Amino acid sequence: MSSTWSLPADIEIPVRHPMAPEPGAQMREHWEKCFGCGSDQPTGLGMTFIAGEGLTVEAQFDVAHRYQGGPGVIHGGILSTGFDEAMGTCCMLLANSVVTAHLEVDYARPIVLGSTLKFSCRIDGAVRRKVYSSAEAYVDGSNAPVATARALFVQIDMDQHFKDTKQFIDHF
Ligand SMILES: CCCCCCCC(=O)SCCNC(=O)CCNC(=O)[C@H](O)C(C)(C)COP(=O)(O)OP(=O)(O)OC[C@H]1O[C@@H](n2cnc3c(N)ncnc32)[C@H](O)[C@@H]1OP(=O)(O)O
Repeated sequence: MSSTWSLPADIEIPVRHPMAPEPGAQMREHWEKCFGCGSDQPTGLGMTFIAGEGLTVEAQFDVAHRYQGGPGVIHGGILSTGFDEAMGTCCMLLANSVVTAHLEVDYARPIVLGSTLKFSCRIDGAVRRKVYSSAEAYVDGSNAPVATARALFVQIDMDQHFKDTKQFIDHF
């Protein structure tokens, strides 16, 4: 796997929010209609998340047959979505609202339908509103990652960011 991704020189390690879930605790969905995590999104991934130590999160979902890309294997965009959701949820350890500004994925191995895909995510640091994250994905029985990812999330003001799409919001 290869990447030209590099972290900025002025990066700082942010502080985990004191109200963040304890290590080992389940983290909540960020929105019930979300394709990645929402419990009110029947076609979604239904991802689940466990807070780790420090600025880390473990996440997973089952690779259902409807996520097929090539014969018998996951669609690459679905894997990318899994990374996006898992790393975005990791940023919730800072108790700020974020959106994805940049996401890159290296796909190392095909992922067979029926697998449970697991993600190990971390916050690498922050600069102003920018939060940098990286992650690896694994399937059961494999110690080597099947894919890796790096992403930049940017903290937003929710009211401002969603001001033109408020009609879709029941509640947050
Ligand atoms: C909540 C947890 C779970 C979430 C999981 C799912 C997350 C998602 O999928 S979100 C949906 C997909 N993402 C989006 O729709 C975002 C669309 N983009 C935007 O709205 C805007 O471009 C946004 C908010 C990212 C940045 O805009 P804005 O608020 O005006 O800030 P802006 O000043 O442009 O950028 C802030 C900083 O980020 C940097 N930045 C912004 N975009 C990028 C980029 N693509 N690459 C590198 N740097 C970037 C800027 O250079 C700036 O850096 P600095 O502080 O050094 O000047």
